[in-house]
Amino acid sequence: MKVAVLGAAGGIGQALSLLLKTQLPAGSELALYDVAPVVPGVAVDLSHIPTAVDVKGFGADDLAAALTGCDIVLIPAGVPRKPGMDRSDLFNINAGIVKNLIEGVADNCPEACVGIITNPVNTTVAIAAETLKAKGVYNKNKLFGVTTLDVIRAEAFVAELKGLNVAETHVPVIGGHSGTTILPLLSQVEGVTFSDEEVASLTTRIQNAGTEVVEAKAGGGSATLSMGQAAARFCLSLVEAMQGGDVVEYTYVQVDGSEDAAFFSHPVRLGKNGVEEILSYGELSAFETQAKNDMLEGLRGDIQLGVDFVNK
Ligand SMILES: NC(=O)c1ccc[n+]([C@@H]2O[C@H](COP(=O)([O-])OP(=O)(O)OC[C@H]3O[C@@H](n4cnc5c(N)ncnc54)[C@H](O)[C@@H]3O)[C@@H](O)[C@H]2O)c1
Ligand SMILES: O=C(O)C[C@H](O)C(=O)O
Repeated sequence: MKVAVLGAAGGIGQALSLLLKTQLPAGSELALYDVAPVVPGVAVDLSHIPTAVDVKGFGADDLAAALTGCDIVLIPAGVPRKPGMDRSDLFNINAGIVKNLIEGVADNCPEACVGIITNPVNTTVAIAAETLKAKGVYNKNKLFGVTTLDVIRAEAFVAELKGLNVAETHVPVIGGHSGTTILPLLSQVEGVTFSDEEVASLTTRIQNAGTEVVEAKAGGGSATLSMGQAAARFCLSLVEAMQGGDVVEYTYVQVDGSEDAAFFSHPVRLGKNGVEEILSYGELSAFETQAKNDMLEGLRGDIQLGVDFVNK
């Protein structure tokens, strides 16, 4: 198994690479790519951890070498938010970064599963899809927007509020990855009930959790450590599925024939070739139905922005 992290010298990239160095199966290769000159040092640093995962660093001119032979590519390259910004404010810089890196994927490892972390995810996943289509190598089953952070946050906040064992707390989160497009399905959390006030305040907290971190970091960036954990969970689930395991994760994928949007986070059964089956997100409460209907137009607009960026 070869996994590449593009943007590996950044806040997410370093946390994620550490977790993968210690948790990927023995015999795996980890390729760390970044335009920042520190990236070979990050790889040397990690290589001193005694696990059977081979780590190599790749600088700005070595994207092809980093990607050749990859099974999974994770992309946290790009700029993060500062207080007062929306994720959509990152579009101008990050859209081009994602497009360039995905062209590298198309040229060097078109069969790889790709997890997009770079914001605005609602849009950058569409950019990746259109870029792969333009290169003639798009496989909708192998492109994922990583929305696992919304899931782990929802699990943490619900368990904290209700005094639950967080290891056994599961909270579905569907939709996209910004503001009201993030839709936790609290009505489906097993073994617990919420008052209307709790549903409203928890939903808002989960939707604004990224901003909570951005403000707490006071100009020093956005979530990196929790995102590293979330991306590692997603990657390790994908690895398990590619090795024959039965794994379901919530992730932002292309959903054909959906009345929601062209890309939408669903529960997805992962398999050897990426998406094995997109599962239904089930029955929604009246509150969730209203919240979904209210956010669809915005999400569709975010997706169209990505489509237009590549096909302009
Ligand atoms: N999907 C999510 O849930 C989620 C969560 C947190 C952050 N993010 C997003 O992830 C991105 C990265 O966040 P961060 O905190 O790690 O930022 P960061 O600034 O700490 O790191 C970004 C890294 O990307 C590198 N980079 C820039 N352009 C590149 C290119 N063309 N090729 C390779 N590397 C390049 C930079 O050199 C830097 O090392 C941001 O867009 C942020 O909004 C997404
Ligand atoms: O909020 C951000 O800008 C980063 C990320 O999308 C998050 O949810 O933490």
